[in-house]
Amino acid sequence: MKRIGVMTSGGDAPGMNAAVRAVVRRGESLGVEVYAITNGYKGLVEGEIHRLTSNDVGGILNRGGTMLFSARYPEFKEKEGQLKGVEQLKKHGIEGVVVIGGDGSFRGAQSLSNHGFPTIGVPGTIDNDIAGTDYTLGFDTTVNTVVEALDRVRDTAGSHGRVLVVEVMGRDAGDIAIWSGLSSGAEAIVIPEKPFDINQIIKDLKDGFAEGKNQGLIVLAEGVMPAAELVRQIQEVDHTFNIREVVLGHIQRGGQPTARDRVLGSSFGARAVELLTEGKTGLCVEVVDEEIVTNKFDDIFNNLKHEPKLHLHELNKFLI
Ligand SMILES: Nc1ncnc2c1ncn2[C@@H]1O[C@H](COP(=O)(O)OP(=O)(O)OP(=O)(O)O)[C@@H](O)[C@H]1O
Ligand SMILES: O=P(O)(O)OC[C@H]1O[C@](O)(CO)[C@@H](O)[C@@H]1O
Ligand SMILES: [Mg+2]
Repeated sequence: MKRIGVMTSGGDAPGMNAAVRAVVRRGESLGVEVYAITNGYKGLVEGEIHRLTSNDVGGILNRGGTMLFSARYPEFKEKEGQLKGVEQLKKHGIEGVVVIGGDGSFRGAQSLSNHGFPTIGVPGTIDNDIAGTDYTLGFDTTVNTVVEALDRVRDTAGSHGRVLVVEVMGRDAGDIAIWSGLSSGAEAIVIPEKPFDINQIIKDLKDGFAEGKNQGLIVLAEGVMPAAELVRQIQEVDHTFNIREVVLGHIQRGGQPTARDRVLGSSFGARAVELLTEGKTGLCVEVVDEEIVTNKFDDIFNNLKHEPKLHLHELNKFLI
């Protein structure tokens, strides 16, 4: 394999640039030319493809976002869009592609693979919602950003005797909420994977105030309901709380990647190129117990299940 493409797709995630840099530099060391496909599958279909050299990826390791830009492009779910993508790749003499993105992006990569075009996936999403891997690229940075925000929120909540409901991202997964909630001593962590009892949350908050706490922090995963709705539900049962909601939003997705995400991005990117040069396709690089492993897209979609760390959610209840 002499020429490969690399793209980022779906929501950007801190560490994607580290992965792109590793694809380019490990590729060069293996004698492979690397081409950027910008703006995800939209750019692929529209032929936004250009050569990337070692120099082009200098100074990006420590930068958030993605230098290749990203897009959501539902048209790629249709066969017509996919075949246009394959056509563009052939036109540019590209023989394999590394797709850095989330589960949706992997569906796109799998479709290219099904059309006979070699693809390898790198799990790049803040949501940590991909089956088979302990962590996705960007999750660690996002959790650290959220924890910093929660520490700030606690300061102001404590100054006013308030309860604050903080909505965090994660789509249908509660991982960001679990990790950031445990790290900041949240009085409650509400996630999609576990039913919650509003009366228990209210009791815990009241007990906390009765024991001398001057604030209550509820970390709510966006996949459950909007923060304003949980505030409404709490007030419906007990209107005595001084309560506010905070939606952290896209601040969670930006910023410099942590060392962990830089290392993960570098390891994932390098391994992805190696796999293409070994003639592999339809696989995703993943990390299990600190080792880089691979899983088939098919298994990620059909056989493996993403397991949120529910024991950490349980643990938090003993610590509040
Ligand atoms: N079933 C599918 N078949 C082909 N392509 C798909 C499919 N689903 C998604 N894609 C492509 O992948 C892109 C990204 O998917 P999606 O918006 O779900 O984000 P993601 O990769 O899961 O990342 P994140 O969840 O972190 O935002 C879509 O805009 C579309 O171009
Ligand atoms: O940036 P957008 O397109 O609004 O998407 C937001 C979604 O993307 C993510 O940030 C990453 O998948 C989710 O946590 C969130 O639900
Ligand atoms: Mg996704």
